[in-house]
Amino acid sequence: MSLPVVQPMPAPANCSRIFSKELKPHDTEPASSPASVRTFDRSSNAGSGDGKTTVSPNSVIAFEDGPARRNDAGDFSSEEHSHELSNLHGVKESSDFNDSNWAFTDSLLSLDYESSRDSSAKNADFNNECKSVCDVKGAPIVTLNVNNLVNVDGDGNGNDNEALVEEFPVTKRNKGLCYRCFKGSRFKEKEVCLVCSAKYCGNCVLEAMGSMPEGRKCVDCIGYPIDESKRESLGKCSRMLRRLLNELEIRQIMKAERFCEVNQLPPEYICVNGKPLSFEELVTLQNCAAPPKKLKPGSYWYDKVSGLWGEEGQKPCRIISPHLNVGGPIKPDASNGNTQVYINGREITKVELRMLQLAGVQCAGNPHFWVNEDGSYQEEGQKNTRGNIWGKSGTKLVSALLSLPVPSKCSILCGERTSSPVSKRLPDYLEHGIVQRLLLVGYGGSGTSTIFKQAKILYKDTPFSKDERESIKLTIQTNVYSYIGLLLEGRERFEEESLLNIKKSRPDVLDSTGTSSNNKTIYSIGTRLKAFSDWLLRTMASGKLDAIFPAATREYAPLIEEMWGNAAIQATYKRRREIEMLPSVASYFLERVVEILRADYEPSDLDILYAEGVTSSNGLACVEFSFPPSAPEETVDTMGLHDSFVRYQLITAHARGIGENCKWLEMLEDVGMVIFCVALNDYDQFSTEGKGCITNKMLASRKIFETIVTHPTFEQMDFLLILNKLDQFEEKIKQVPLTRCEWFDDFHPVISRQCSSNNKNGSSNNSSLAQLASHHIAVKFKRLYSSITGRKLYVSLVKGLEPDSVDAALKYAREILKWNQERPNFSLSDNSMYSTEDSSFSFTC
Ligand SMILES: Nc1nc2c(ncn2[C@@H]2O[C@H](COP(=O)(O)OP(=O)(O)OP(=O)(O)O)[C@@H](O)[C@H]2O)c(=O)[nH]1
Ligand SMILES: [Ca+2]
Repeated sequence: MSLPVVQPMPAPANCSRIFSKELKPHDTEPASSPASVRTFDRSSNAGSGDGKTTVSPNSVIAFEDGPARRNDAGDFSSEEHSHELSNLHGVKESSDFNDSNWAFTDSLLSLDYESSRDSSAKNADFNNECKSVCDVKGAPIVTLNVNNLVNVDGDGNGNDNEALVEEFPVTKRNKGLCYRCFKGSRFKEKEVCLVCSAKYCGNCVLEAMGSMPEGRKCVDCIGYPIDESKRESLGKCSRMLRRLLNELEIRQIMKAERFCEVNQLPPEYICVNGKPLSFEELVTLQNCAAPPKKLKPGSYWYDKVSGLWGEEGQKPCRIISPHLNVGGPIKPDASNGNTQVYINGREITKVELRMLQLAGVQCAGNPHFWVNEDGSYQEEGQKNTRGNIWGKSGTKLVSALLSLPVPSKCSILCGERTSSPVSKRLPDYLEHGIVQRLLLVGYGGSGTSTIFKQAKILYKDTPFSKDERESIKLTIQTNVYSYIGLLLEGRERFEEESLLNIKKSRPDVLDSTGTSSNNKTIYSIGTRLKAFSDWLLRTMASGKLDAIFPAATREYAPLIEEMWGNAAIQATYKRRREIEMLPSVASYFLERVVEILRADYEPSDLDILYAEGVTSSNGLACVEFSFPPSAPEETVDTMGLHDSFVRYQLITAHARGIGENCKWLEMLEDVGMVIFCVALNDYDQFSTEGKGCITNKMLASRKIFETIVTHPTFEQMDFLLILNKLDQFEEKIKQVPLTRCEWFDDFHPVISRQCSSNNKNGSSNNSSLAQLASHHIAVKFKRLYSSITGRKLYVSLVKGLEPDSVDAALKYAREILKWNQERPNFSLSDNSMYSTEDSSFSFTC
């Protein structure tokens, strides 16, 4: 283990940075660096991605370097060079540095930086001045012009030193090469400097970025403000770093990245009502009970009376805490409205006017309203409150669907009336107070409606209103008639088949197995039932079933009762699996057909759950709920206590329109997560889509998944994939190989043979096959998702008809949302279940 060591890379204070890139054999003396502590064990090939990293006891970043050494001229001997290249990418530049320690002097660096007032200019100057590496005497000695390298998209104005430019031509950079070793390609994973956007490959990143005392910045960018376009990625660790560093290190780096002073949003970057904020104002804004979400530099308007908040010239996007002492007074044209209707002195936008009208607010005569934080409003100059915008039950939903903000408990109740910053930060999801929206979509028949209904039954005291129940009852009764129709159709077919069989096999012999002299089989029915059957089938064929039923329900009820008791119908029912169109839920209802078709029938929650076509099939449906407080033993942390505060909106939309028309998708830009539902047992199912071409349903599902994942509205959103109908899948996989779907033709469950030899028990063998197969499907979707987005797909296996299973999946969704918001504040190791790759999904069944 006596290998030479490269060290140290001290973090510079302010602008003064002293680089010591000298290679020293086994230097163990503590460096002056305040930065975090690491030893990279190069012999374990840390750079290639699977190396282990350890935390060393002293404040030194040490690279164990292998036998390669520079000669005094600062160059490798040819022999060593080749060795070096094969072992240690990225160290080569060190050979270009002068052997002696080299340093930036304070004066050299701070010259232009300090005198420049504009901060972007600061950056540019910094890039120009600070990065041309000079020796102490001021003469350029290094051939690496970092400035030029980092300025890929910038002005390229870094030609302080022509020689340097030549060395690293633009073309190379444009090819997506690593900025340090000039290897790799655009497609190779790279880590990006938060300040200058320089990109480094896995072999170079740790050397280029050193100990990262301010997060992911090149060593010479430390001390400089980040590129604001990268603010969202602060504290979000990349896969590359996760591979290179251990969790403790990642935790420290990400924490530093998010909280170190220089990375904080400069207050003057936020303009509210035309006035740049002061530091105190920004603190007030960020620490109020309901602050604006993911605040980015920009100009905003803020209506202090109602708490409405939006980007300048745009409709409101949020309701934040009212009465905050930030920014200037609101301007009439703040949101660029042209409706001649005013709220608190701001001319509102068209979409807001529409919302007001839907909320029943009289808007004739260009009124000027005064709207309070609780939604109560009056006309300007009048004393009486005219009503409350949020008073009507549907207003919030309308608002949500129009992508307008709705008030949260937080924004109303905890509204800060003073300007004093709240000292304690609430967790993000509470801060933002407003409901968390979950969009639930999936291919037809994947079980989205079932999950939606389960959510209602699980979390609502009265899942369905009286009116809803009444209309659901009619739906169920109509459904039952259509099941009967399908059954009768099947009966006809079975009758014909058996008659044909009889004719073929024993043309003139009658026997006792159900045939008789007058062409009767066990599937034959009497004339009365036959007439009814013919009529029902005709009605169904003409598509008028909905129109006639359920009005005719009562009239036909006695006939149905007779029919259900008929032996031919029962014989048909026994062969129901052969009637393809008949859904499996049909038996749940058919076996209670008499009860269900009674006038006084009242559907139970379970009936409603099983019923098809209950949620509106052409629009959006929405349920708002909060998770009930968990049992005491589950509330390990205080977060559990807050859970019952947080409101969730599960919005479901029919997937039918997704392919052709994504308009409504755009309305859902502020959902927090997309839950995509796939029926596992679709793998051998086919549907005739559009022009009669036959598609595998799993592939059709995948297509819609891709459409949604790539839709701009959902670019940054997390996705939870629900692999539904696990119960049916477990049964089917015993009979039908997964390879029936071409996407899974690489599924070769070799292990299942081991399983079967290990446990002779047939059922456990099957469940493990189902597990392997569902895992395979999950991984396929994960790979697809990460190839599109570069991010991780969360997966949950679900049995939609089982409440506990759906409950677990929705709680998983909640955890993901929470985790994303709290990620920077909590240790990664505490949440390591989220950080694994393919293997991370919950079995919620
Ligand atoms: N066995 C089983 N059946 C399920 C499960 N989830 C849903 N179903 C049934 O599958 C059928 C389709 O479910 P829906 O919830 O209507 O699916 P959907 O995605 O709304 O389908 P469309 O209305 O056609 O778009 C219904 O009959 C459900 O009862 C499940 O986990 N297991
Ligand atoms: Ca449905």
